[in-house]
Amino acid sequence: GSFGSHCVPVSEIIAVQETEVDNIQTKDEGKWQKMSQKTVETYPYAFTVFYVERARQHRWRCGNVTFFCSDGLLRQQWVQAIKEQLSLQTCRPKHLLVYINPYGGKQQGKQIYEQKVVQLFTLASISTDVIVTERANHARDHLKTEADLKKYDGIVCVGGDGMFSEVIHGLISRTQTDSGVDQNCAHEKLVQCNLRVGIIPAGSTDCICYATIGINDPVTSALHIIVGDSQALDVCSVHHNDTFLKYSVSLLGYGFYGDILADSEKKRWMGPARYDFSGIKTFLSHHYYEGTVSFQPATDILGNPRDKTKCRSGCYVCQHNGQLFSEEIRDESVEGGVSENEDEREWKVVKGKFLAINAASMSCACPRSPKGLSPAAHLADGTTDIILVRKCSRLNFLRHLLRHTSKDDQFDLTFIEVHRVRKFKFTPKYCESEDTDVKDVRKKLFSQICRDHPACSCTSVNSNWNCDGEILDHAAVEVGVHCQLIKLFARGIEEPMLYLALVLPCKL
Ligand SMILES: CCCCCCCCCCCCC/C=C/[C@@H](O)[C@H](COP(=O)(O)O)NC(=O)CCCCC
Ligand SMILES: Nc1ncnc2c1ncn2[C@@H]1O[C@H](COP(=O)(O)OP(=O)(O)O)[C@@H](O)[C@H]1O
Ligand SMILES: [Ca+2]
Repeated sequence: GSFGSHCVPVSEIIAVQETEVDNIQTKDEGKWQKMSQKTVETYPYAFTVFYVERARQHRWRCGNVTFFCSDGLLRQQWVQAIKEQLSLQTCRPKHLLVYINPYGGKQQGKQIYEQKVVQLFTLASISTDVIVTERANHARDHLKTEADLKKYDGIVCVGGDGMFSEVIHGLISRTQTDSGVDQNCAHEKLVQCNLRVGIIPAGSTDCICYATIGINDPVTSALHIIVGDSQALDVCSVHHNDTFLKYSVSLLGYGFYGDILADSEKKRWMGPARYDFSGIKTFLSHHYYEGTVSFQPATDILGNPRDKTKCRSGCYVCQHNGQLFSEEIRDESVEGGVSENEDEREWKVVKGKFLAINAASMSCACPRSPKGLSPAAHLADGTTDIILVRKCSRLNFLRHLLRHTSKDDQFDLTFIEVHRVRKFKFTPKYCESEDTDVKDVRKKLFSQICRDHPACSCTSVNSNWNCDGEILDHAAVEVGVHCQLIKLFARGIEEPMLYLALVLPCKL
């Protein structure tokens, strides 16, 4: 057989198992062969170590290496020693609650989980309670009221951003209810959730998985869960007149992305391709929306949306700003605290006609745009990046969109503004009235605007918000970032390993 050296940190060992030597095949000069009878007789005791192997583009695979011993006791000692080391890895989950969305993406959630994840969890001795959802909001409601969360070391969702959204809504609501915090109060500090959430990607965009791990690959995600990774994540809360609407961790988009979503929901049968179809249609319709965006720029922190450096595993900017944020909260709760009160900070106001208003709380990298909507956004710095796309020609808007897929800076255009903020508000020009149903208001406003512009063919004066792929039914919103409210089984995107080969001059 072939021999080689393997160096694997204990934190990346998945499991160790005793192995039957008779069944082992070794690779020799590229061909798989049974071990020779002589080797089997000399080394009859073997054990296999399964470990994380890094492949291209942030992909992880389960590699294995088998060791042979001549002595049964020696093998037992090795296996025992490795198992002991593994039991010291206390961050690893032992029991998980799994929700599968059989309906998202290409409707392959169940198959993906069964064919790619189950055997890895079994190998790593992780036990699971699995729930295949039967309707939208099944997972959210189960987590909110029923699930016995004390039993679990984490939650796993198999699906897209919408499924992840359901899970965190259930988890955050449950945590606030248990601590007596009212989610309807926009200014209340929310209580952090302890259970980590893992995402097995099986949706249409899978941006939350892609932007926190570096790829949307079920095996890679399963391995990050097994080794017990942890990545804090900011969560935006969205309110409308002191009523809680939703949480968002990736994109809150009004105008372009809101319209794509509303159109694409009618074409779910197309699977993930619905976004391309609705994308082209929305691009061609070229609607703009009028309103006012007000925001509090985050000026006291490290980082800027135009930075060349990005949020990566162990990000210093997130650590620094996260620390700053928790100190400010502490100061404000002390009477006569030193820091200026949040609401006294300066608000900026931008009024205009917008093709899109996007708030990206993370880069929003996904297979369609590997650098994302805001390439320098941070996962856990307590801010969101507001990107304002003012009314411009179709050609200019296309230039902006195309730059999401190239090296060019999508913000370096005259009709684009980008701001890093902690809070923002949007007020549409044509206001929604409170006591009427939203649809009535739309009808009323439609007739009003069409009286003003008889030639216009618009379907509505207001767009809707795309909140991590779910539609919000109000245009006027108030948004605040909750720094590091939840944790994922992820570690942020890893920098490529840098190997320095030092060639020293030597005399033999
Ligand atoms: C002409 C070339 C244009 C290329 C432009 C590409 C720009 C793409 C940026 C995509 C940002 C996506 C932000 C992610 C949002 C998701 O949370 C959401 C829901 O995901 P899921 O539940 O997994 O389906 N996805 C979307 O809203 C789809 C946006 C579609 C963009 C074409
Ligand atoms: N069993 C189910 N039947 C129908 N809808 C479901 C079910 N389980 C979850 N959902 C909903 O499916 C929608 C899409 O799920 P998601 O995971 O985001 O997939 P996609 O990426 O394709 O949009 C979400 O709104 C979610 O709430
Ligand atoms: Ca952020």
